[in-house]
Amino acid sequence: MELEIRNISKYYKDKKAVDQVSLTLTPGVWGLLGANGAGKTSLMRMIAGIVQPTSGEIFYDGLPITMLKGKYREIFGYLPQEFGFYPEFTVKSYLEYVASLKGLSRVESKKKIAELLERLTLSEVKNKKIVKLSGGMKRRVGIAQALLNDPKVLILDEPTSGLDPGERIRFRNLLSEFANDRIVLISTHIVSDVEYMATQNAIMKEGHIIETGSTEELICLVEGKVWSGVIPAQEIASYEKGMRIVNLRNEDYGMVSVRYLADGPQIPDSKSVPPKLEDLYLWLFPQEDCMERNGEGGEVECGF
Ligand SMILES: Nc1ncnc2c1ncn2[C@@H]1O[C@H](COP(=O)(O)OP(=O)(O)OP(=O)(O)O)[C@@H](O)[C@H]1O
Repeated sequence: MELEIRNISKYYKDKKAVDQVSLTLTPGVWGLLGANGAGKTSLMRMIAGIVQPTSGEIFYDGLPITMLKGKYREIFGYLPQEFGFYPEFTVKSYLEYVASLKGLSRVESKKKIAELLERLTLSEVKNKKIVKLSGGMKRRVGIAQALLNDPKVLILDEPTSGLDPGERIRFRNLLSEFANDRIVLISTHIVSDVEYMATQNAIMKEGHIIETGSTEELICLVEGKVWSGVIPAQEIASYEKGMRIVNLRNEDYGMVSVRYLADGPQIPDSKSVPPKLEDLYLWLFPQEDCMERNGEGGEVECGF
């Protein structure tokens, strides 16, 4: 199974949102990273067949998706950034409605909805109106509707936004299991999600794919450029010029532990540390403010 994006571009009047992108997606989880306005949503909407490319074509197993029409919808699941629903829908009635749109029989629909309510821990709120749910729960309903037809290709635009840490972990596990023999493309503004989930990544900048590869391959690009050192808190400003700070953590006695990016050590006695995907992201997008302060292992929300 293969989804080939061949040289596609999308212009909105004279704005180039996606510029001659080529990418071949194979089974597994693909992370799509990029700054605000990089063109991720436009690319995903073209792959989902919702908007037409200005030029270029997308092929599913060698056939243009425009030729597959309804058949493509059967193999496809899509969670948009904002998913729409009628305010009167309860969780269950909404899933039943989407299941009927996707052509599931009554028996299939009942079985699948029960399974997804359970897996996405929505059983308790199945009779509640979606409009009354928290942001995280609404997101889970969105994920459930995208999975209803057991799609071969699943496109999720920022699926983890609004999920709390526990929900995020459950979602990652669900997806890793699901992606076994399917293509899953995820855009997220939480770099650590992609780092854990994605088998491959594509990094997008100003309408172009600038890097692709596994997380291990990509982080090699910043090998030897990530450092850790400890300085007095009041000296941070004097070091900021020669390096890009990834993370600051307060230590005892007014000291601060600094994780930073630089071609060589800037702080005396710095240690070279293994790179992570968020380091590469900061390296490629130095204007993004991804800095995580106070504490290790927290989420780094990059606003992209
Ligand atoms: N319908 C539209 N009309 C005009 N310009 C658009 C339209 N949709 C997107 N754009 C522009 O195209 C560019 C790419 O937008 P897109 O939403 O695809 O990026 P993105 O990477 O998904 O960003 P974000 O993470 O902020 O959603 C942006 O400059 C955006 O302003």
